[in-house]
Amino acid sequence: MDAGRMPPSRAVGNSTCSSCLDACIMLGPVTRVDFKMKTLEIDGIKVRVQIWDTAGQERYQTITKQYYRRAQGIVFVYDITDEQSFRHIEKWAGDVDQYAPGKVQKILVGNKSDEELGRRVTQERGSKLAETYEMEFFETSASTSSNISESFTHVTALVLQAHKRDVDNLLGCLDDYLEKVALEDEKGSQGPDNNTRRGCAC
Ligand SMILES: Nc1nc2c(ncn2[C@@H]2O[C@H](COP(=O)(O)OP(=O)(O)OP(=O)(O)O)[C@@H](O)[C@H]2O)c(=O)[nH]1
Repeated sequence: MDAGRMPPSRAVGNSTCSSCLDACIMLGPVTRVDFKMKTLEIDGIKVRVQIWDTAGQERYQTITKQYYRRAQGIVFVYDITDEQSFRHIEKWAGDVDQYAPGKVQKILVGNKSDEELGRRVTQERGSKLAETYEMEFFETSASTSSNISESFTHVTALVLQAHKRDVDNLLGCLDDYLEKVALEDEKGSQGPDNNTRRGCAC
């Protein structure tokens, strides 16, 4: 990543296509958003994930923001050999707070962990920043594949958990509602105005 460029963020969402494929979506003449689909296995469940690799450059920010709105998970990526890319994470995180859905799941990734000699950002600083924004922190290397699968699996698991909580809440509400209706029915069938309420059976 060139100095002065902002780090990319990866937006993760569920998909409906079963195959893994690589594609490159052209958005107008000046910007590109890489798009990949991946199938991950989490707790024995196969999850198909869409990964939108948005451009890191500041000039593409307007486009990037549009992707936040539909994201279920976001991976903030900086380059451990590039101080500026690390500093820009705060700006990206602020944008996400503003534009992404409230329950979007986020992780922070310091990439190029294979480049120890060129390191400019310590693990401690990465970890501290992640803590500030209540994110999990990973150091990865796209070159050696270190922690790549772990970090994506983690953010996907967080998305699944968040959705499971929603479903559980809905089921809880439905249970409460059915219980209430059953109680009212029971009361109704015992009360004096039973016939009025339910109509005459003869
Ligand atoms: N050593 C090392 N090089 C890497 C790693 N990941 C990416 N690179 C190199 O860094 C350069 C930039 O990689 P890109 O994937 O284009 O970076 P990017 O930040 O996604 O670029 P934009 O999306 O255009 O902002 C390329 O030369 C990659 O080969 C890594 O983990 N280790």
